[in-house]
Order: sequence, then structure tokens, then C-alpha cells
Amino acid sequence: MAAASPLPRWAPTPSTSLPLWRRWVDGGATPDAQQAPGVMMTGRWSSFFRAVFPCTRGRDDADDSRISRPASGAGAGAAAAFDGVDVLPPAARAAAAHVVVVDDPGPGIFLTWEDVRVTVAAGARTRGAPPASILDGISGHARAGEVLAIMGPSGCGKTTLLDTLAGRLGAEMNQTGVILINGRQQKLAFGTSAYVTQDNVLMSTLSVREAVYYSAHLQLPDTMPSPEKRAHAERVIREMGLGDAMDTRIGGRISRGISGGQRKRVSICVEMLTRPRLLFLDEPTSGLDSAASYHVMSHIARVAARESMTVIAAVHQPSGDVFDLFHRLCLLAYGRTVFFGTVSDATEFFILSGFPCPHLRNPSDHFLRTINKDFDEETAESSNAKRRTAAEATDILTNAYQSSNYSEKTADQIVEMKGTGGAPFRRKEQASFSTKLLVLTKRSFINMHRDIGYYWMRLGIYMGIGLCIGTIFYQVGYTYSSIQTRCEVIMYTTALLTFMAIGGFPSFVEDIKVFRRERLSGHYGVVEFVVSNTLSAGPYLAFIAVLPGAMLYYLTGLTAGAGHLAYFVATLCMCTLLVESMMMIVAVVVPDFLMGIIVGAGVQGVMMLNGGFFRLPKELPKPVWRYPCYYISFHKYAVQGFYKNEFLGLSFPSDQLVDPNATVSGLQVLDKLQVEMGYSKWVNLAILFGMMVIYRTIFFAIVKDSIDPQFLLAASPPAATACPLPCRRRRRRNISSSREPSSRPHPPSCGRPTAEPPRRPPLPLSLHSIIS
Ligand SMILES: Nc1ncnc2c1ncn2[C@@H]1O[C@H](COP(=O)(O)OP(=O)(O)OP(=O)(O)O)[C@@H](O)[C@H]1O
Repeated sequence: MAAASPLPRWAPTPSTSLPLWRRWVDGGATPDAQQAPGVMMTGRWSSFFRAVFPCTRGRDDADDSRISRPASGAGAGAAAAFDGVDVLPPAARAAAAHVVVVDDPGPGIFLTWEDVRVTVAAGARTRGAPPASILDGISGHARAGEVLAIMGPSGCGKTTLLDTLAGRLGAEMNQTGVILINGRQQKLAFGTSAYVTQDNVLMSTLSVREAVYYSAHLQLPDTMPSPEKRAHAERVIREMGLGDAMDTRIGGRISRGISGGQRKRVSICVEMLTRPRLLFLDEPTSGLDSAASYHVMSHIARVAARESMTVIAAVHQPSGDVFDLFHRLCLLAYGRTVFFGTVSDATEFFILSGFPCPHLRNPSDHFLRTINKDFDEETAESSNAKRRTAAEATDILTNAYQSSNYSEKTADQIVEMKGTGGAPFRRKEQASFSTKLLVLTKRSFINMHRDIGYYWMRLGIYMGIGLCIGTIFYQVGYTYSSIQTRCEVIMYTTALLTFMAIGGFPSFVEDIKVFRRERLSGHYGVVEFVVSNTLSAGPYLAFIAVLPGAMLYYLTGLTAGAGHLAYFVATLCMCTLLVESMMMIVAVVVPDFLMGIIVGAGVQGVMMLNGGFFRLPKELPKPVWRYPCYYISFHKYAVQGFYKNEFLGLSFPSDQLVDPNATVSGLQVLDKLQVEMGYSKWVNLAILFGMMVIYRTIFFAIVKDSIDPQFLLAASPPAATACPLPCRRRRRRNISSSREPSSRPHPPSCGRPTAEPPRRPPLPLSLHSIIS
């Protein structure tokens, strides 16, 4: 095992410098895997068998194939290199020779799901709509070293199935069914699985190289030297055909960068960095031309075979070449299974069901065309010929599949795979807290610098407004009327500068999206995000508070003195930080940026109104407005702190009309303004700081609760070991298959040659609840 090695796992170990085949021979399965009952042969044995018996290579397994069959274990790539078929192209081979083995392959992931049903809660789609079924009794499996394609017409539930298997269903979805990893319910440890989502959420200001490189730093352990991380990141980028776009910015809201297809490939790069054991891909080829699609998918299939990775990909419209790369197909139509099995069986199933693929047509095109009923009406109008509609064809196929040998075969394979066993997956070594903090702070600092909408535009506007205030209220002086003028300058500055903090909201929403994706993948935690965001924003906030603040302070002639000026800009800075913290909460609760701006502006408007300026504190209606709004409004503490800073120690001539010789002290002014004088201005500043901490803590709690990643190893007990052979016969067969299930005797370990293998009762299960 890698852990036993005296060298760090990421160090260039002797095995990585060996030829490719030696590394598989030296790699091998974990002792757990070797000892576990019913475990398939992987690692060195798989490689060995595949090397010695190259004829065992092939994607289609026989009906009675054991999951221990070496065709799909780690080392398939090695076998490919041996038997001369499907050899890696020279460039890929050169790259593969440098692939750093992240962890020993172990048994790999054998994922099974039975009778998965997903319904969307009432009213989730449209108001008043009843609960709707999205997935209806889906069963299947995905095995190590193979690529399973989930296909079907748009809206059939591909993404929902991926989300269900990955434990990412939203709260509005209800789910039942049994989902097991190697026969047990277990959480997916960090680095075990990765999910490439349909919407490529990336930091738009970074270049391709930077995006992957920072991600490598976040995901890979500290024991791996930085130059190696950089080299690994670049290698992964080149593997995805992005060598030429390496230094191009990703682009997004403001500037155009790489193309949509390239963005998709960058997303795949980021998730492939740690070579996960289970990879979910949602539309990996969307936006790619056929050559790029083939390149990307063949690379993924190669890595899957080589590193015993389980790949589940929802694919829209694969070309013939890409379709040939898939080992298994899960064909869905409107939430039901049309077919599950090997690609060659799919063609056979369609023939036997009366829907043969026309000559020269791509089978995947044929399957999708047959079951897409979205255009039935239009087709019926434009065609006089009497032929089956897609709706009828879908019904025929789904019913035929349910009672066919193919579904029985799938059920039998699920039973076999549930006996896989093996130790729970270990959490992969990750970067330390301090490394993540450093990398995130640096990345965020660069992003804030490059995204003009984050702070620079605000700085420009603040400078402009500061100049306006400074010239309009130029040198307010120390007359009686200057008391009111000073109050107005203070109130306007506080309100406007903090209100304008919502200007950075769109940029922040994008940050939150990236954070959500990375957090769900377990790259780092909420603490790292919050602290790094605060650290990186600090210098900019100081900048945008100090420059305009100092300018308008000087121009308006507020109370002179370095201490007064320092307090003024420090409070401005704290207010901006506080409003940003508030907007962070809004961004996770209301992820749409337009709605977020409206909500944020509304909340600030109410706070401002109750800050004790527009209506003096004692005049505020007690219920709601005074208690609690006045006390939770940060404007109260900011404005009162400013007042104390401004008026304490000053005295003004009294109103000429009342008594020309009298003076008004600053304390009297504060009394008139109903400022709470029981504590100093520094306490006001401390309260603002405390409020900022509270806001960030609330953000932390919300995120912790709502965005929970799927790492941390489970301690759930292994499932009862099932007999690895099919013990069950199905009722009836409408469709005969060319391959009949095996009638091999059950092994002695089974103990029940004729009885049914132990089956778990279908638990009302939410993988999400297990995972989180
Ligand atoms: N969170 C949700 N709330 C309400 N309805 C949803 C939700 N997620 C999915 N659906 C509905 O479930 C159905 C299946 O959606 P899903 O995204 O899984 O389909 P898909 O096959 O991946 O589609 P496409 O190929 O177009 O991406 C759709 O009708 C969609 O409207």
C-alpha cells in the first residue's frame, strides 16, 4: 500500500519512474481488497491476467460474467498497451508515463442503485402544481474501469439521476431507493468522487492555467512539491487538449474568454486532478465538436480503464465514435428505464422489440429518435404514413425491458456487485488548512484585482461622490448652522458608502457559485472561504474607505486631527465590511443576483430608516421599529460613533436669534441628537466589528447547513455478503436474449444453493442524508 512507503505519496517514487506496466504490477490492490470475500481482481492481478491473457480484454461482459472479471479492472490500459489493440497514441503514452498515481487503485467503486424514485415536491415547478415524478423505479449499476452513459431525450431525468447517485439532490426533491457503494451504504470520502456539472462554474478572471493550478494546490497534499503540482496541472490541461489556451482567461460576465467547449474541458481538468475513483459527468461533450468530444471521452475512458475509475456520464447526442467508447448504456425516457445494459445488447434489444436500427444510422441517434415523443404531434402532421409514434414506441420498449432478460441480467449483476465488499474508502490526503487559506486568499485577491466590478468601479464612484460632497459642503466651518451640516455630511456618507457595497454583489454571487461547487466537491471548508475572503477583501476595503473618506474629510473640514480622521475612515471601512458580510448571507439565501440586490437594498433601507437619524430614537414607535430594529441597525452604532468623534470637545456659537453670546457644547449637541453616551466611540466601533463577526457566523451556519459536501468516511457496517452469482429468476420473458444467464452452481460460501441471496429491504433512503 502507498501508506507503507517511506516516501511521501506524491514524491516521485521508484514506481512512478518505472515503465507503465511495472507500476500496475507494483501497484496492486489493498490487502482489504484482496481479503474481502467476493472482491473482484484489480490492481496487480488484474493487470497480470490482462497482460498474460489479452483475449480477456473487451467491454461487453457475458451474462454470467463475474465482477471479478479482469476486463474491467485497473490495468486495462496496461493490457491495451500489451496486446497492441487500442494502444495509446505516442503523446498520450508519454503523458501516461508521467501520471502520478494518487493512491493505489484498491477495489474501485461498484455503485448499484435499485428502484430509485424521485419526486419533486408540490409547487416546486409551478405554483399549486402537485408533486411530480421525475424518476420512476430506476435500477442499474456502474463498475470500476468502465464508462456508463446515461442517455435519453432532454428532460428525461439524466441530471436528476446523476444528482441522486452523487447525493446532490435539492431539498425540494424526495427520493427513495437503495444506493450502495460496493454493497454498503457509505459516505464518499474526499477525493473519492468528483462531479462535473452542466454549467461550468469557474472563476472568470483566471487563465486556464491558473484555474487548474490553484485547484491543484487546493486539492493535492502538501507533501507534493509545488513544481510537481504545477507540472501535474499542466499535464492534465494538455491531456484535455487545452495546451494552446493555457494562458487565455476563462472569461464571463465582463470579458469574453475561452469557448463554451473549452470551459467544459477546464471543468473536467479540475475534477480529474486527484484522479477520483468515481466520476460523474453531466454533459461532458456539450459544446464540443465531434473530434474534441471523441478526444475528451476517449481520454476519460482510458484513464477509467487504467486507474480503475468508475465513470457515469449523462450524454446528449454522442457521435458514433464516442458512443463506441461507452461500456454500458442507461437509456431513460420520461423518468423510466428504456434499457440498461451493454451497448451491444442495446442494439439487440431494439431489434428484438421491433425497432431495428436502420442501416448506416448511428445507433445512439436511432435510440434517441425512437423514444423522443416531444415532436410526435408535428411528425404526425407532416407525415401521412401510418407509423408508431415515439410515445407508443417508448411504452413498448419500457414494458419490454421490464420483462426481458436484460433487466433480469441487470438485477443479477446488481446482486453480484453488492457482494463486492472491501474496506470503506479512505479519505485522500489533502492540502493543509494553512495552504488552502493561503491559496484561496491569493486567488481571491487576484480575482478582486482583475474583476473591475468588485472594487475598482466602486472606488471610482466613491472618489467622484467624495469630490461632490467635499465641494458641496466645502469647509463647513464652526457656525451654529454647521451643526446640522456636519450631521448631514456624516449621515449621507455613512448611508451612501455602505449602500454602494451592494455594487459588488454580482461579482460576489459568482464567487459563491464557485465556492458552492468546490465546497460540494470537498476542496475546502466554509472557514477557509470566509477567512480568505475577509483577508483578501481587507486591503481593497481599506483602500476604498481611506481614499475617498480622507478626501471628503479634508474638503468638508470636519473636526481636525489625525485621531479623528483615523476613526472616521476605520468606521467607514468597518461599515463596508459589515455590509459585505450581510450581502454574503443574501447571496447564499437568494442566489439570483438581481433578486439579491433588491433584497439587500431593501434590508439596508429599513436599517437606515431605523438608525435614529431620520427619526430620533425616542420618537421611533416602540414595537418593531425601536425594539428590535433600532438596536440591530448598524447605522445606529456607526452614526452615533461618528457623532461622538465629531462633536465631543467642540463648541459652537448659539443661535443668533435666541442668544447671540451663548455657546453650544458638543455634549449638548449629542444630547439633543439622543446619542447614547454611556460608552465611548471605540465601543461603537467594537460593536460594529462584533456585528460583522455575527454576520459572518450566520453565513457560516447557513452554508454549513445548506452546502454539505460528500466527504468524511462512513462507519456504516458492510452489507451482508451476497452470493456473487444470480440467485433469482425473473417471472416471464418477452424477449429472448442470445445469451442466457448462467446456471453455474453457487459457491460453498453462499450456503444456499437454491435460496434467494440476502437482499436488503428497499429502504426509504436518501443518499444525501447518508452522505451529509
Ligand atoms: N429542482 C427541480 N425542481 C423542479 N423540477 C425539476 C428540478 N430538477 C429537475 N426538474 C424537472 O425534472 C425533469 C428532468 O430534469 P433533468 O434536468 O434531470 O433532465 P435532463 O434529462 O438532464 O435534461 P437535459 O438533457 O435537458 O439537461 C425536468 O422536467 C425538470 O423540469
